[in-house]
Amino acid sequence: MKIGFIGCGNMASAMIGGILRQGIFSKDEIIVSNLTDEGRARSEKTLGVVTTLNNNEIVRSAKTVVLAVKPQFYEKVLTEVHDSLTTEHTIIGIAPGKTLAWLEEKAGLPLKVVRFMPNTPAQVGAGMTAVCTNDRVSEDELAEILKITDSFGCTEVVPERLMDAAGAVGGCSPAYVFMFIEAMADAAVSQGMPRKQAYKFASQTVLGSAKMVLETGRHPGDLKDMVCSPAGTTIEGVRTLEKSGFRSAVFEALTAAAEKGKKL
Ligand SMILES: NC(=O)C1=CN([C@@H]2O[C@H](COP(=O)(O)OP(=O)(O)OC[C@H]3O[C@@H](n4cnc5c(N)ncnc54)[C@H](OP(=O)(O)O)[C@@H]3O)[C@@H](O)[C@H]2O)C=CC1
Ligand SMILES: O=C(O)[C@@H]1CCC=N1
Repeated sequence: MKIGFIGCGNMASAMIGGILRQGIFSKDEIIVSNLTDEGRARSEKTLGVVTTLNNNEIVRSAKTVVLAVKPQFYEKVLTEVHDSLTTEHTIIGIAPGKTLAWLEEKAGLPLKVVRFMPNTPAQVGAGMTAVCTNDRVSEDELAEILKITDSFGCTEVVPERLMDAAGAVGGCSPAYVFMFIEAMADAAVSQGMPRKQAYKFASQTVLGSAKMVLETGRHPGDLKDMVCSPAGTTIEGVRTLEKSGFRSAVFEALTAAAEKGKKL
């Protein structure tokens, strides 16, 4: 086995989809665990990887282990697998708030520790993942780890102090963008557009706008001004959004998410 996932739900499945699509590891090189028989059956059916309900089997089978359970179960899982861990293992935490120092302390061994902050667009190979490591991870080992995150989208190596910010602007923000898309589509529907068509317009417009930021290198405000014709329609919407505190609402939402990550 090349990699094991303790927990195989939304996030692990999205990452594994990218790993398999890019051929980083084959299905028989990936082992995952679930808590329930139903979850295990789902993992087997949807991913075709090796599955188990035994977390120690994950650690005994793979030297790279991703902790893909919810944060509140991290301590229980690390306690459960403590005796199977060795200093040859690399553990990868993907939960907000579970720091490198905390992970090493709970693992109880001086081993290689990595943190990912991925997001669900990894499922379609368009993820944005923040990565940080403890100082036991060599440059060559980091290069191998980045092949994993690059397989499901873009990666940025950041200092650990930015992981809560990355959690907000990367990990959490797909939810906020989905809310934006939903609201855009509702407005189009209110103007008479069929809902399915409204979702297509809203989703492609968000995708295209994001591509313009990423590929033109122009400031988002400059790109916004390009759309706002004098005395036109767009600027009326800008006025309404500013009046409704749109930017402040987004700012406060991401700040709340980042601050919650610091408390987990
Ligand atoms: N969802 C997201 O967008 C992101 C999530 N994350 C982080 O990823 C982690 C997982 O989140 P997510 O995938 O959304 O959660 P899910 O609830 O979708 O998946 C959790 C998985 O953990 C399994 N599980 C629970 N307890 C155990 C256990 N004791 N042993 C083995 N497996 C267990 C569950 O099994 P079963 O299937 O049987 O119930 C399930 O497969 C969290 O720490 C989250 O903070 C990080 C970035 C983004
Ligand atoms: O909501 C959460 O806690 C997880 C981490 C980032 C996205 N989802």
